[in-house]
Amino acid sequence: MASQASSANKPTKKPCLITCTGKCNPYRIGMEPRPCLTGEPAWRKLQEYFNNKGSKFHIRDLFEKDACRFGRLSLKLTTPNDGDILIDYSKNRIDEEGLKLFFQLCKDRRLIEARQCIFKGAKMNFTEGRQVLHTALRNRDPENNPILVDGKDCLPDVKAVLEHMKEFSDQVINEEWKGYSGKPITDVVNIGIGGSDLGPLMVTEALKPYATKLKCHFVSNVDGTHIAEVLKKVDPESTLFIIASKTFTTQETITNAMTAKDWFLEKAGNEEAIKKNFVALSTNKEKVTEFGIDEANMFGFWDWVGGRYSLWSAIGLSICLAIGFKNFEKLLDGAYFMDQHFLNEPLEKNAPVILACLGIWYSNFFGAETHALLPYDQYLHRFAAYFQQGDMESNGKHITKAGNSVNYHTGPIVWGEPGTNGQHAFYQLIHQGTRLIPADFIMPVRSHNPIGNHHTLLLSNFLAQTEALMKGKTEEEARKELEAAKMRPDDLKKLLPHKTFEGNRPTNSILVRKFTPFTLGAIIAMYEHKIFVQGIIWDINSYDQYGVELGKQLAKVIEPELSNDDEIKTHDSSTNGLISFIKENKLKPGEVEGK
Ligand SMILES: O=P(O)(O)OC[C@H]1O[C@H](O)[C@H](O)[C@@H](O)[C@@H]1O
Repeated sequence: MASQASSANKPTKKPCLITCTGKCNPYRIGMEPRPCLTGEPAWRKLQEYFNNKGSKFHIRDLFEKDACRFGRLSLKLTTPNDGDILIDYSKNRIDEEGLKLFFQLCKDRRLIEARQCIFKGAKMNFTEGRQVLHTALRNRDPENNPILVDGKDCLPDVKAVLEHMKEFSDQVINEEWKGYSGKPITDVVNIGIGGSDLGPLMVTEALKPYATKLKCHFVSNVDGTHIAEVLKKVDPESTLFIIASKTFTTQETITNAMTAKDWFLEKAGNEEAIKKNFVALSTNKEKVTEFGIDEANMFGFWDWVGGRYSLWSAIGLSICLAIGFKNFEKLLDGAYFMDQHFLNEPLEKNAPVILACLGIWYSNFFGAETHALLPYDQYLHRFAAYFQQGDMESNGKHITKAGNSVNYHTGPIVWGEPGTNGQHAFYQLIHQGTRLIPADFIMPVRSHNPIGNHHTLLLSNFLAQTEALMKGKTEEEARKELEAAKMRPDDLKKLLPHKTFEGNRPTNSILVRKFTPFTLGAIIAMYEHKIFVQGIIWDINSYDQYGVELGKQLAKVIEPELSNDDEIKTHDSSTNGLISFIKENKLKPGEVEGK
């Protein structure tokens, strides 16, 4: 096994390949327009390799031919205190020849330079003219690694916000921070959506074993039901509302925040009380103060933090409150550990690079449409939902950096549920359906709840599934089983095709000793970098999200149309018809609804 010991505290210093001032032109440093991806010599070689070899592989045969396959196609990353992280990518339809072609492709796409650039502050988000510096938020070696934003090191500002988060979360947890009536805080309600919700929600769920005594609630949906149900559970005197919004203009969040404020003021009486029970996480000071939140209670961040990469920023305040600041710092340490791994390890031993290449292998050569994330850990039940935004909002693009339409597929559909629930729901299709669904199985060796033999059962299921998906069951094996069960030959003949499994379903197995703040931070960062690598190869901007805009714009037009009595004829006949139906059926003024 390719084992390598990296230390979060002592990153390997490698000479910087490029000098980057933070004003890099993405077209020039590591990002200049490449020939179209499918015209790259390495891509053509990959296509040839696919036609002649790759498409014909059965993973079972690859293992039969090579007893050391696992040893060579797996990585062990040794963390300072939290055990090893194992990434087993041997159960894939590829051999070292194919991987080598991929590493050449990465080099040709100037990934090595691009990875330096992003860490140093190049404006990788070139459509918005922004740097992409979520890695700066977890830089644990700030003295030696200044990162320039507009010519100024941004790390002291990052540190100042972290100190504010520490001070505040300590005070709330230690009951020194009181609500407006003098009662300590018992409940925290995070109001945000997208990146201002999914990350904190996923992490607070994943790290529940580290929970403080504060109860954390999350409100995201503009459906009034979401906030109504949360408000039923909390008391205004002892509830802290966190309004989390990078822009502080997101309709859903501001609507929910206004509802929370009205509900709160009904009990609290005066606006002064807001100072004690509302804080804001945002880049928009003006809007925060306009809303009525004291500037002193605002935790800032910057436009160089993308929403879906923001859990490491002030947006992580709910995480600090939920698990304590020390544990939040460990989450950052874990991410930093993975950052150093990604930045310094050669492509051949680089977990995010390898996972990215494998994803492209299946998306672009085998035509896989989706990628499943299957955590065998109940605490990680929001992991796939989190990376749905992380991956699909980042790489759901079809225009290259030079402004052309791609002639290949980009980001896959990401989905998943925790094991073993998925096994009893959708695994049938993965095993015997017509589609190829590459999957990552994510598993802790140790459980936070070692009750009876639960965890051994969970582990055996994880192992059995990845083995079964890979091996399948040949006709001969199925026949033997049916014969042993004394099935009549006629019945056997009929049943045999149904009992045969082709196998050859690719999986990665990602194991940690235990899900701690550190290992979770490392795994999240690993997927973030995987997304970056794929964006570089596909030649797209992984850091804007213009696609989200159109629906928002149209909703603004439709909202007033729903509130008047006019017949609406301005849309297509379907939208007009739907609006008419809603108007006919909505509650009329003065009408009272029964249950
Ligand atoms: O944090 P906010 O500014 O409220 O934005 C919340 C979300 O809004 C949009 O949906 C964006 O596409 C997301 O990337 C963002 O996370």
